[in-house]
Amino acid sequence: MAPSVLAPPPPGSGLKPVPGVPGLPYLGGTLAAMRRPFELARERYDAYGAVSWDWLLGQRTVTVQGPEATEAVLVNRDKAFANGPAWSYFIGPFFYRGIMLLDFEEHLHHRRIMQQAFTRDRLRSYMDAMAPGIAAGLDAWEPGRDFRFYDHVKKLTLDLATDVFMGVELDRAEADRVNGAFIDAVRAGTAYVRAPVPGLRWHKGLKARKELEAFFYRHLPAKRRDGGDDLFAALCAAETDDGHRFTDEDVVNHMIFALMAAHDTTTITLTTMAYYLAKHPEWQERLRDESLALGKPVLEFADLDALTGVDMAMKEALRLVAPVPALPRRVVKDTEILGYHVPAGTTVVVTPLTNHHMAEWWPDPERFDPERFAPGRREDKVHRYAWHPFGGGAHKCIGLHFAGMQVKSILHQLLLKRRWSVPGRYTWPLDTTSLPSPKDGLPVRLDLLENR
Ligand code: HEM
Repeated sequence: MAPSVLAPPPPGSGLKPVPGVPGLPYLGGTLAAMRRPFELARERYDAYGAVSWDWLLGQRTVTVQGPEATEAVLVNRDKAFANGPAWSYFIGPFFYRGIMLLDFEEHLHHRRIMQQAFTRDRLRSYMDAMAPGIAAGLDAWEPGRDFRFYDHVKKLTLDLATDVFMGVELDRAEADRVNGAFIDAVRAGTAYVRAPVPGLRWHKGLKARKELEAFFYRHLPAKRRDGGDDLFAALCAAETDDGHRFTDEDVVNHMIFALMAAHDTTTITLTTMAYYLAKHPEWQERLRDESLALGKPVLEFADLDALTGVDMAMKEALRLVAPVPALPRRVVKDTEILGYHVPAGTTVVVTPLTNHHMAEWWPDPERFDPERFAPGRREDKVHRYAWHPFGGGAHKCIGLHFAGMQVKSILHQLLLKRRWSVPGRYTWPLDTTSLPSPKDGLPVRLDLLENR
């Protein structure tokens, strides 16, 4: 198909038009982007460079590639790129007024308050609170030959969320109901039929949102009154130095959003680590030795920096499979990216998943090589935005330290309790049509660890 430009730049502006191959209206490159994102990204970059356009999910979409273009969009100096209208298209009805969907002044206002729920002291108490749940969850992992790692870790992180995020005593039936509603709300974002047809995903998502709201509103008065070590209590209590606090409605919206933001992302990170540590048993042993050397069954806040191998392996997993594969933005006023004219109304997408595989910035990018993050090498330092699994700029993940804490706490206990492996020729079938996950649930052989 012939190349075409997105829009002619204003005369005399000196800007270039964004090139691309739009493909079929509405659909464009959507299917290819979902099914073979890495190959497509490479082809586009080779043909058009860092900034190109096509139709994606019914919208004229500019995809930016590489650290320079990524930085321009995420840093957003000109305030030309908005989150709300872009993300709302996918998850708006279910994650209504979550902080990631707010913009500019209003976003900053909420972010300042929310920051109070992620201070060092708060993080320390979340970490202490999650340790017993991790131990109980992992002890229930039965050794066997067809242990679906992804499915089990997803359940574990969801159960932990009930403890550490909500801090509400629930019987099993109620916990399952809340978790089920939450799963429906998340799934709805990837519905093909984007209308409330009873029985289909979108409809279930709307119903789930109502249930989650009712749940949090029911528990809110007690949280405000009694406080606690959980995120729910922290959001209720959060207050800036100049006295700004969240309303009840804000707390409920932010809780529902934070659950979503934390759950799949941490699950994917742990699953990717498990996959590569099974493929590279020498690394699994190295991390196990590190955990054994610590001499503690449970990781404590002060130990976080001690597990340097786990830290490098986590960074490498986040590089190889960025849990949030694409970050959409809506252009709210005419702007430019690296000298290309991008008119208001365009959708722009930053692509952590594929950027992290660009050979221009990452030597031997498909290789699992945690040492690339070792002090002597630090390949991520080649550019501030070469490695950006947590995004950047005003919306940079507020939970990134929380995520590190949770992933390391789980992995430390897991390394001490279990060993896992996959057959030498196994390659996981990674599904990239939504958030990345293994189509087969990552079947591993799970063994109890003999005492050493
Ligand atoms: C490895 C795990 C995680 C990854 C890879 C990740 C990734 C991201 C990314 C890429 C963004 C930016 C989205 C954008 O710019 O459009 C983001 C935002 C956010 N994340 Fe995370 N996240 C993780 C874990 C968590 C956890 C554990 C929490 C909560 C405890 C959390 C809470 C949030 C929130 C509230 C935002 C919105 C921030 C804002 O808009 O100001 N995330 N995350």
